[in-house]
Amino acid sequence: MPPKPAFRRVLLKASGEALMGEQGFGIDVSVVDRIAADIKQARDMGVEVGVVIGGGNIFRGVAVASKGGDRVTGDHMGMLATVINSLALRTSLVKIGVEAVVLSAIAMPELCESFSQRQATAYMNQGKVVIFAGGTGNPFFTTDSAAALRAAEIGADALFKGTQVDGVYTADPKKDPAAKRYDRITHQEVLRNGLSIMDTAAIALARENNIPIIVYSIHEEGGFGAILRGEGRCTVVSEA
Ligand SMILES: Nc1ncnc2c1ncn2[C@@H]1O[C@H](COP(=O)(O)OP(=O)(O)O)[C@@H](O)[C@H]1O
Ligand SMILES: O=c1ccn([C@@H]2O[C@H](COP(=O)(O)OP(=O)(O)O)[C@@H](O)[C@H]2O)c(=O)[nH]1
Repeated sequence: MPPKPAFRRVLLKASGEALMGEQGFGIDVSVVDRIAADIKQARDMGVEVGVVIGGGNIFRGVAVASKGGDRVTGDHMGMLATVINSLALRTSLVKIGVEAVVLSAIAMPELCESFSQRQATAYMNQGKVVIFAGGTGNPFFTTDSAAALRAAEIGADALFKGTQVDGVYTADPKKDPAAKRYDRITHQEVLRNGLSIMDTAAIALARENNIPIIVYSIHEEGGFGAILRGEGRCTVVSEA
């Protein structure tokens, strides 16, 4: 018998930027297929999975604001980008036989269902992968905050941040090659030391709700499943 995973229900925050692969923009379907395969592995282990995807491969609101444009409209465009990515992930999951639904924070009934906590929980109890699209539905937020929010709403045991780097470092490892990776760190230390692996609102929300954050590289094939088995490379952010 394979070892029983330590988690019953998790929320995966998948980097939007990662979805573009080597292309520099948009969606590389082979990357989405690989992330879907990683999620299938988790489902095959009996772990219930909710997913929030970013939109940075397509659009970020700050890009508009930095050029003097309207931030709120820019953020609306960013949230729409997350819907595009969510639909792509659903397609990849369904293709490999994983039941998946998209619930959007912004109503667009022709494309997908609208989010409600009740419906999300019902689908998760049925074993479906629930993809939360549209971020929080509000401008001035990020999909990291959406991930912390949805993790709290669905009662997730952990928030997995699948990102460009394999953990939390003493400084941004892309800028400081001497930065050292933590195996474990507390939410409070991440906030106090200004370690910008996630926005502070997301970390604070996870901390208040006692949700551990597990930071790992989304580029590592099978990395999600490996961590669920207690084997993979990551940083665990938790109070205990
Ligand atoms: N202390 C740190 N430890 C790890 N990564 C950090 C740190 N500070 C900044 N970063 C940067 O944060 C990035 C991940 O955050 P973000 O840009 O929000 O990615 P995502 O596309 O997953 O949303 C990493 O690629 C890394 O370069
Ligand atoms: O609750 C939210 C979530 C996202 N966004 C917008 O959507 C963009 C894409 O999300 P994010 O930058 O978090 O994606 P990622 O970094 O994961 O690719 C953001 O820049 C914001 O403009 C927003 O306005 N509210």
